[in-house]
Amino acid sequence: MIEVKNLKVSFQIENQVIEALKGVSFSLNKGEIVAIVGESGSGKSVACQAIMDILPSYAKKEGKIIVDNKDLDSLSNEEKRQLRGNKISMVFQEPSAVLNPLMTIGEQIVETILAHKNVSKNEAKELALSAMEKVKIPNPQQRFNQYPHELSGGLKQRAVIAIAVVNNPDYLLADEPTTALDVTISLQILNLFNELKETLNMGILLITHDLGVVAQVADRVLVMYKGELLEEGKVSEIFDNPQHPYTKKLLSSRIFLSNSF
Ligand SMILES: Nc1ncnc2c1ncn2[C@@H]1O[C@H](COP(=O)(O)OP(=O)(O)OP(=O)(O)O)[C@@H](O)[C@H]1O
Repeated sequence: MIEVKNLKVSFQIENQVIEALKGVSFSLNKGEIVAIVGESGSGKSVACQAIMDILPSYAKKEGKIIVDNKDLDSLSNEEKRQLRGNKISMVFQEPSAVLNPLMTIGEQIVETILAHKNVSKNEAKELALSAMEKVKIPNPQQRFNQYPHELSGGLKQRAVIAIAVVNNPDYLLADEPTTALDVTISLQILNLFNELKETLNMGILLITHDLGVVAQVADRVLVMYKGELLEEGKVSEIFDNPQHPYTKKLLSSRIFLSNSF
C-alpha cells in the first residue's frame, strides 16, 4: 500500500512561493484504481512526482510517503532507484516524449529490464516479448524491431505501458495517459489498466481531468482543488452525492464528457 500523509510541496521561484500541495493525505492499495481529478494546476502531477521521488531539487517537501511500510525518506538513493521501476512505475500523457526515437521498441523495453534485473540479453528479450503480449501489442516479434515513429499513438502508449510494467511493479502511476489519444483508443487503454488491476493485482493511480475516464475504470476518486484534497470516496458515492460545491460543478459539466463514452 502507498500511504501519502500530510504531503506539502512548494516551489520557490525568485521571490514567489507556489504552494502546489497544501497537506494532502490519501492511500493506494494493490488491486484498485484510484483516480485523482481536478483542474489544471491543482497539484495532481506534483503528487505523483513526489511519490516517484522525481520532484525538482528546488522543490520543498514535507509530510510522509510510505510504500509497503517503508518511509521513502529513509531509503538510500539506490533503494529509491530500485523502487522506481521495480515497485512503482509511471506512465505519462505523451508517449513520444518518453520513447527514444533512435531505439527500437524492443531495445527500450530490454534496456529497462537490464537496468533492474540480472538476466542475460536473451532472457531480457523473452521478458520484453511477454510484456508486449501482456499489454496486447499485436505481432510482438515484428513490433519488437520497429522504431516509435512506425507505431500509431495507441500502440506507442502500449509500448510505454510495457516499459512501465515489464518489471512487474505493484503500483502504476498514470498521469493523463489517455489525453493524447482518440476516444476508441482511450477506451482500449483504460480496459488494459483494468486488466492489469484484475490479473496482476496492480494498484493504479490515474490522474485525469475527465470524469468519463473516472466513471469508466476507477474504484475510488480523489477530488483536488488548488493543492487541497476536497473529498474522496467510492466513485458511486462521489458521483451520486458530491459534498463540495467544486465537485458539484465538476459533475454538472459531466454530461458533455460522458457523451464521449
Ligand atoms: N517544476 C515546477 N516548478 C515550479 N512550479 C511547479 C512545478 N511543477 C508544478 N508547479 C506548480 O505547481 C502547481 C501544481 O501543478 P501540477 O502540475 O501538479 O498540476 P496538475 O493538477 O497536474 O495540472 P495539469 O492538469 O495541468 O497537469 C501549479 O501551480 C504548477 O504551476
